[in-house]
Amino acid sequence: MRSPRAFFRPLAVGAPVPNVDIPFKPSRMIHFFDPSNEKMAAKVPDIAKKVDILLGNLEDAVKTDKKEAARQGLVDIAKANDFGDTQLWTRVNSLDSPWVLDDLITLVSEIGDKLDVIMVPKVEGPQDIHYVDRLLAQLEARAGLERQILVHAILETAEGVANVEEIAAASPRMQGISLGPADLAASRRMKTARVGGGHPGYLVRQDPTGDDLTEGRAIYQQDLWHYTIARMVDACAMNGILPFYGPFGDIKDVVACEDQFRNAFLLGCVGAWSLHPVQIDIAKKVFSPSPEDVAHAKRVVEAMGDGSGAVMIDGKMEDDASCKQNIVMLDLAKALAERDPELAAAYDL
Ligand SMILES: CC(C)(COP(=O)(O)OP(=O)(O)OC[C@H]1O[C@@H](n2cnc3c(N)ncnc32)[C@H](O)[C@@H]1OP(=O)(O)O)[C@@H](O)C(=O)NCCC(=O)NCCSC(=O)C[C@H](O)C(=O)O
Ligand SMILES: [Mg+2]
Repeated sequence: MRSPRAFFRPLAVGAPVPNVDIPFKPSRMIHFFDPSNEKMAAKVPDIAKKVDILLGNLEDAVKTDKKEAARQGLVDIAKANDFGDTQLWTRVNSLDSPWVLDDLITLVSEIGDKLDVIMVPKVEGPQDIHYVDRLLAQLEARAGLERQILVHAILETAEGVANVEEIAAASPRMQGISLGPADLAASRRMKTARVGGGHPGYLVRQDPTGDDLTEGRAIYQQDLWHYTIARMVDACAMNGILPFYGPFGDIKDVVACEDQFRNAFLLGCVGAWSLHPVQIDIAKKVFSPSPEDVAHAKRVVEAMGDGSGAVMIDGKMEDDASCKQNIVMLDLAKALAERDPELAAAYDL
């Protein structure tokens, strides 16, 4: 670990100075596209207007013989477009792959001024972040960048989960962490072959009411990802960085996708990945607080004044702690409303 005094020093001469705080920007969906896929790439300028984050994916889901084309495709798209407020991210190949070095060198040199965040897959511990951190500092210095590119880790190995707190604290460059349920399931040897979401076999069953063990017993499906998401959220919150749910692979099951996203939202995540255009609006809906919750939050915060004491609102006790919960809701609503006039009107902010 670096000493507290050295933590915010640039890691290369001439590299940008790290931010002390990670700026919160609307981040309800990280929209994945394959820059080597011409049909998808053609949709990017329009999709950029609808999403908070656009991510050019270079890793899994890009065919091996398209890796270079995907990298170059992202460079071309970034150079040809101004995405305005929409953040531009990339997911580079894993650190043990033959492509990642060229991914980082090319992207930082060619479009470093346009890239907000680099997502690093299969992060196993702080050593992976330290490697990327130093290399990015050198590349930023060489490219003459004035703003630091941030790093986002995917939590998708058992070792990564065991080290999540150290990963979150590894560098001032850390912007956030996403759950990668597919690789994580494989790494843990879980017996689900789904990309995120629940499994009908992971359940608890109501006690029997008589001698018949098979009749009349309700079953309740459980959440396979609860433990990992909760742990990831704590690691992120204690380090001032942002937690995200990752992919939901059953594209046609828009109902279960919404449920999975909402579980993550309620637990503290700020957004999720959208793999297909149909998931963009789901994420937008789920990760924007409802107008009713915002109206309630305003009432509580106004009634609580300086936050001390206790009041009754609609039969419920509100105090300092519940006031803080409502401030979280209100702050998110304000940040989203600044970017989204429809939400600003719905929230009356
Ligand atoms: C999942 C898909 C392969 C589906 O694509 P397709 O079969 O083409 O679907 P549709 O026919 O319904 O598509 C309709 C049109 O929309 C375009 N499209 C599809 N997806 C996107 C997109 N993400 N961005 C932009 N445009 C998109 C299609 O080209 C169609 O266009 P047209 O024919 O002109 O009407 C596909 O959606 C896809 O590949 N999505 C991304 C997958 C991906 O990125 N996977 C990696 C992330 S998940 C992961 O890595 C696991 C994680 O790491 C973990 O471990 O958990
Ligand atoms: Mg993965």
